[in-house]
Amino acid sequence: MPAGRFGRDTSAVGMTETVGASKARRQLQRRLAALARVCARAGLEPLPRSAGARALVVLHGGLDNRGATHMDIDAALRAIAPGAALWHSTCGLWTCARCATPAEALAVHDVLHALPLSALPRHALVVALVDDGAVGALLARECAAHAPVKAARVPGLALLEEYIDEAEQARLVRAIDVATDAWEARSDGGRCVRHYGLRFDYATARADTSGERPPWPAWCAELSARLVADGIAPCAPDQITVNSYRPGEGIPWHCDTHSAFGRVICSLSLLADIVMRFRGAAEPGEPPRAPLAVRLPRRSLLVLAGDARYGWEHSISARTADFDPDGLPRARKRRLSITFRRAADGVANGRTAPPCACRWPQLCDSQGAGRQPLSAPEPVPARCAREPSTAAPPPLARPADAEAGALRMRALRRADARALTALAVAQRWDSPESDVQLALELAARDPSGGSAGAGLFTRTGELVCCAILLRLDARARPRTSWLSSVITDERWRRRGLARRLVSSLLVRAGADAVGLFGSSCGQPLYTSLGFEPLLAAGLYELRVGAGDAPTAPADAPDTPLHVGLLSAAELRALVARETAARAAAMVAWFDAAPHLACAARSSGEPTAVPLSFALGRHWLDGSVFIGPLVASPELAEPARGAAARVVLAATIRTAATAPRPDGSRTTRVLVLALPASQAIISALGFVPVPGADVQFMLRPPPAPAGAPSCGAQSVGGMLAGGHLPQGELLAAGYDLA
Ligand SMILES: O=C(O)CCC(=O)C(=O)O
Ligand SMILES: [Fe+2]
Repeated sequence: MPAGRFGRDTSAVGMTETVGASKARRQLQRRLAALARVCARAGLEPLPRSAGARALVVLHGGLDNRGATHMDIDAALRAIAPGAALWHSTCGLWTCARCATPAEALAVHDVLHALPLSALPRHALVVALVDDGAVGALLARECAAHAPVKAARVPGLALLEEYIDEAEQARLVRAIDVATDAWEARSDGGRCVRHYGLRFDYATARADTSGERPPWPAWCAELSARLVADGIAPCAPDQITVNSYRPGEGIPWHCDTHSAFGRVICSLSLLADIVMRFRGAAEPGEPPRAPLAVRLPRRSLLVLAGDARYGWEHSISARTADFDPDGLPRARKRRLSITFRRAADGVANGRTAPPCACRWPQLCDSQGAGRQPLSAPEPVPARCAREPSTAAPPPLARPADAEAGALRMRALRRADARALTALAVAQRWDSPESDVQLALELAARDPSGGSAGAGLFTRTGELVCCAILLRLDARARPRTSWLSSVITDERWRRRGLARRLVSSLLVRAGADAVGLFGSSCGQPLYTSLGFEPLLAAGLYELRVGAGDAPTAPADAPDTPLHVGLLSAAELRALVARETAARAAAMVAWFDAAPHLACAARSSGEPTAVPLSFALGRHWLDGSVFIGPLVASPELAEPARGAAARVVLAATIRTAATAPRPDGSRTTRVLVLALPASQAIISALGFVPVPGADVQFMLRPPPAPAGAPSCGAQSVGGMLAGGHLPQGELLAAGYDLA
């Protein structure tokens, strides 16, 4: 099959504009050749655009090995072709899609071809249109070859199918569904949880043995007794967690805390099958082991003991379908699971267990392993950081200088999320709680290793000063980092602590340009460290309730704009067209937190490039923060302002009417407005938040010897000001945009 056919097609869809550099072009050529080989082996001939094909092959190259998942591919495909039948090859390298119409297949091809997924930045997808009949024959062959289900082997794992019958399941589901005790929504995977017996404390991933016990209904007592009578559990469980998952929800990788729970953990699956993934502990410095998938049928009991309990992690990916070993998708349905644990020996009345000496220190909390992701970003009670306090502030005891000398600096870890949040809240920090959690999470996830958080701790372990550096994109030139979450405890100010932390992070940033939003009190410090003020921005707020969200603005543009929500795949496609630094930052930012995204287009076609778009993020204090807000440079005034207003109003409406991830209502919308957008924002009823003015500041990268310095203005233009390839940025994201 001639490679030229791919070549002709790619130029026709304008891929060169996306990929750009010649190195990337060569890489893409190699990927095209690989796709040609895959097609040749599978007996598929790539067809020209005019052939009217409904089927496609997408080469993505070993998803799970490279950090992306089938869900990323599914999301990208389904955003464009919602009804497409998808089939993932068993080798995991490519996916077939059969679309409803040839037009849909062409749209998938044109949007996804040469598009780098955020999780596969160096491996742009390559797509070929192929014959529908040939795909059918291929699938029949592959399914026949992989018919026997391959059981994954995890030592210590047992799966007892049909542990309960249909009638018992129905009774349990009814007892759980009629109970009036509140469900707790989890931010780490989206499911809801309820606890019985001992309370499960997500901050420590342990049982709370000191506090009040939630109830212990009859079904808990009956099932616990049965596990002992059947010889499955050595002692009766005393901590039961019910997890309720809707399609699309999961549980992150974790190993149930070693020191807190006993040596057997069981989980009963109700209502629907699920695929649970297991991976053995990796040696320090090694990448995570490849996961094994185990289907847990409804009414089955999963029993984890030995290696499976202590030396393997498990997770359920947050997606809407699972794939059989033969690659066929099975849509998920609501599933309940009941996890049975027993507090470890010696754990009682607030006492913790003696240290454990297992063979898996990487997964063992008592041997220093970090907190498991189950307890990652923890919601804090809703509060507004700016709400004036009626109580008189307690007098501040200023610690002695000697104590300042004894402060210990160390890298921040996920396990510090609580302490970080507590510091931000106590200092009524400008940026509400979720920002510091998000920054910490993004730093922890950065595969380049260029991001880091640093903290100063007292001898008793109290965090008194913190700062987080995030590398926006290792490939951007100049390479750029963002400094966020610089907070100092009031009692410890004016001792140079922030300077110590920021200076050490700047050393780490090396030759990166570094941007930040500096509050008025922080500006002198940043100026002395080489940052230059570039642009003034103000925080604006609008109080909203479900009934009073703004309707379409009065001066709607002449041509009606179609406003709609952006899917995750569309969002990625959009940000992939942005400058590299911003694209990477925005994808990471919006992937890591619940968000809403609206776009306005001139036609109702979801694939039409938006004329304006706005992204909003839920903050934990009940606010939605909107930013960035971008309008196309192709529009002249007043159409440009109108497009921005339309999309902003739609985003506010969505924020005001749609329930938040925890089911509550948004009470306030915030925008960090750059000068260009202040008129638009005021016209929608926003008012400035007093005292919340910040400067966008930038420290240009140090110039190499003999070379002229790269001006702060030009780097700043790329990062936050002025014109971006996708449009003019009118309101910035607080942290990263
Ligand atoms: O949903 C499940 O089956 C597993 C839940 C789980 O791993 C846990 O609660 O620790
Ligand atoms: Fe678990």
